[in-house]
Amino acid sequence: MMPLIRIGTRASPLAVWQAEHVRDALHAAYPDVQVEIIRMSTSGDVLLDAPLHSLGGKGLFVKEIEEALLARQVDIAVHSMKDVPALQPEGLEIAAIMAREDVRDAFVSNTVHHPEELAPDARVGSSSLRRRAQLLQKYPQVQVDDLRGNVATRLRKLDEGQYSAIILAVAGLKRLQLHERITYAIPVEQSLPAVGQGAVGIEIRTDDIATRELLQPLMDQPTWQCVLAERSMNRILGGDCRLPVAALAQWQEQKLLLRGLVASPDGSRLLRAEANGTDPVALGREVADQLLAQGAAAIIKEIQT
Ligand SMILES: NCc1[nH]cc(CCC(=O)O)c1CC(=O)O
Repeated sequence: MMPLIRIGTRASPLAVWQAEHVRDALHAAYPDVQVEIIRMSTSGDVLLDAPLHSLGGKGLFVKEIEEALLARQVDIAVHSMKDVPALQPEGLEIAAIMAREDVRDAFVSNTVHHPEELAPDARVGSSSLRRRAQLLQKYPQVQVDDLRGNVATRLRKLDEGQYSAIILAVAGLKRLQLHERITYAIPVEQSLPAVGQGAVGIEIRTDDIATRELLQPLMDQPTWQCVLAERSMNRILGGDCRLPVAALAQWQEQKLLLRGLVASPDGSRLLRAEANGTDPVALGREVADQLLAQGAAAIIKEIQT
């Protein structure tokens, strides 16, 4: 007899797509498994007006789902790894990460083809300090304004003419079949993605050995090692998604290349480091140490205070 697996997820269309992706993969691995998707709203979904980085506490988009997991109301929680804080609460862990989607950020506009065509005072919508800093570093003349809401809401605000362009993740647009909205996929050299961007992770209770075992067919080892390297770097920097910290690990032949970045929100200071190796945790530490040696701690402290 296969157990019933209850999946906890945010209720946004992107989150539900991800939960259904996990459900479909479970069905493919275990034709008899029963899966139920339980949608929940999180404080990140409710507090839509405040800029994300100003809201206290990490893990705004995962907290309520983690509480449901700890309370045994659900068996697994499905998250965008980008939204998952560097450390899990006591008793929970990420048990599997699925194969990664396109990691890049997308420039989306109805009026220009490329960021370099933006008029001097053009408004670009993004609430991510990481995206803002990297855009401003190259195009200091533009104005980056806050933009919250789920993917459809952000696109609507663009279409209403509130912004000349907005920046979203390519992964989210592809998953929602909105890839035709991507004006320009920004190369990672120009917009280094968020830690974990494009990867879907599955969280369980640490003591739930049966579910951890059950999830193994969904695990993509190469992605797991990449995200582990990125998260190890981020953990040392004390980073969470509110900080202008970026990281991307990619396999090159038999080695991982990890690139990291810490920026001031206005893009005036932008620190970069990279290293390659085979041990994800050691690599994360190496790149974090390089960034700290360049003064990353001072930039991070300025933002946190
Ligand atoms: N913070 C919201 C969020 N979390 C994950 C994604 C995109 C999908 C992904 O990175 O896996 C998005 C939307 C966006 O940044 O455009």
